[in-house]
Amino acid sequence: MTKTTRDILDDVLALRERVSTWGAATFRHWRPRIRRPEFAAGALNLAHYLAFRKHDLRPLQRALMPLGISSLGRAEGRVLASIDAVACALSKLVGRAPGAPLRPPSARQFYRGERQLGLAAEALFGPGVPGRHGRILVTLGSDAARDPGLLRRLAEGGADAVRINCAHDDPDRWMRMIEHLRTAERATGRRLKLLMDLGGPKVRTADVATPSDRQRMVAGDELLICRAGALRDPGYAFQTGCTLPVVLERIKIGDPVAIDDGKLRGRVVREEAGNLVAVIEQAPVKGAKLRPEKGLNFPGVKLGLDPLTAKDLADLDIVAREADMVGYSFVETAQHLACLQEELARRRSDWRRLAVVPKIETGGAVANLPEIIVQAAGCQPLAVMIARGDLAVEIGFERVAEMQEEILWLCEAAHVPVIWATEVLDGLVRKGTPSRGEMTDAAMAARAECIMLNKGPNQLAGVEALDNVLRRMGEHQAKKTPLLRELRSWAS
Ligand SMILES: Nc1ncnc2c1ncn2[C@@H]1O[C@H](COP(=O)(O)OP(=O)(O)OP(=O)(O)O)[C@@H](O)[C@H]1O
Ligand SMILES: CC(=O)C(=O)O
Repeated sequence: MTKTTRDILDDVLALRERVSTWGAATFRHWRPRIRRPEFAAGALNLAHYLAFRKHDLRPLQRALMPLGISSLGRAEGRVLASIDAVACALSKLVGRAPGAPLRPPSARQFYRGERQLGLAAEALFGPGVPGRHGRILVTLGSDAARDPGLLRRLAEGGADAVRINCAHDDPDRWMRMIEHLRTAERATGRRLKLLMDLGGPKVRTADVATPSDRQRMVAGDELLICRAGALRDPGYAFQTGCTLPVVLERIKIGDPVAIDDGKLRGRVVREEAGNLVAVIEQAPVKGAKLRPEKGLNFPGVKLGLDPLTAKDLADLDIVAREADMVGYSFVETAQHLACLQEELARRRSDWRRLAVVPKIETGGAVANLPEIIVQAAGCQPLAVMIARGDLAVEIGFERVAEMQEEILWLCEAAHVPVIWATEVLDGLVRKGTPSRGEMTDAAMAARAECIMLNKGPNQLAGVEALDNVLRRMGEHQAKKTPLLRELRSWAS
């Protein structure tokens, strides 16, 4: 039966009631953790958004569209204001007074979340460059410690911020990178924000052993995973140490294993003298090299690791002193975030001024994202990183596109900036030529406030291409909203 406009109005009013009541209850629960007044509106809107998305809204959306009224598809940053605007327009259509507490929102109220998100992005990543909305964050490789001019070239090419991944290199090199960063800032007159990423409890390959005549592993190969530095079993051609050997006690026969961002995938088939034997089930057609320092994931397995390793705690002494933003790898819960905050507080009385960047790279972190956001932004400036490298391995490559959308929506609701990370223009940065698909991915990345490039010999080309794509896409898209500038592509 087709609904009348009055029925649709009643549905919208019922939705408003649910969103406002449930949202208020969630917000009350969060309130004690919200110590930054500037996050209060974002937290309340996030609470409303969670209530808003508890139901299938598709029938209501389809009913609204033919009436020429917003179908609520871009309500992320302003949930109640969007519903109120729709309810007021419907009331006018049916000739009914909207009734308290309904008021059509002013343009200022309607766009308040958007303004707050813009201010948060500026505080985190700097003012940006004219004509481009998204910021560019570049991961520094070891060459940035050796080559004093590299940072200047990256800054001149359009980089807004840089990332030091504390999982690699060492404090001496990081300090040289930072020295070069400051020199580049003086030379260009631009302040470049610094993100330092704690390695976190990421399990990695340590030393590896491969046969002298074959480095690549293929499906069917067996891999011995043992304690770091314990490669000596002559019975296995392929062997790797494991940087966090405690996992060897926690993995069970049958558990999945993925190596080097999922290039090799297999399953643990037996245990031998405290070590694990895995069989590779999926590998690239030509195989994949077994290399040290690569990720060793056990997707979906609860490893129960401490959220901050001894190395993280040592690195944090430098990170808390030098960085503008602290990246937190493999964070999974609000409690993990609170642990990091305690450690920061031990090192700096003004730690709340430091920004924190939880890296969302496991299913657990996705599930707990609202609580992680509240714990983090309740105390300090926050950006959320969609760390697609590990996220894809942990939740499955097929779910990444959907999940990055959901993370973007949730963060927009909280007025929190997002960093779109990993494999952005990967072919261009590593090999010098982009694929068509990665250019489209870079264009999609324009919906995040900041886009990260990984290490590679052609980073400058990556920065320049990204700068170009982001400028173009900024004319067509703002977050979820298509922007209809005049089209110039066709002869008419
Ligand atoms: N100093 C290094 N030595 C060896 N491998 C490195 C080093 N630095 C980076 N890598 C590898 O280069 C690739 C890109 O590194 P980058 O820090 O940009 O990305 P990442 O995905 O955050 O790295 P990781 O997952 O290893 O922390 C990764 O595969 C990383 O393991
Ligand atoms: C950036 C990162 O750590 C990842 O994508 O996994």
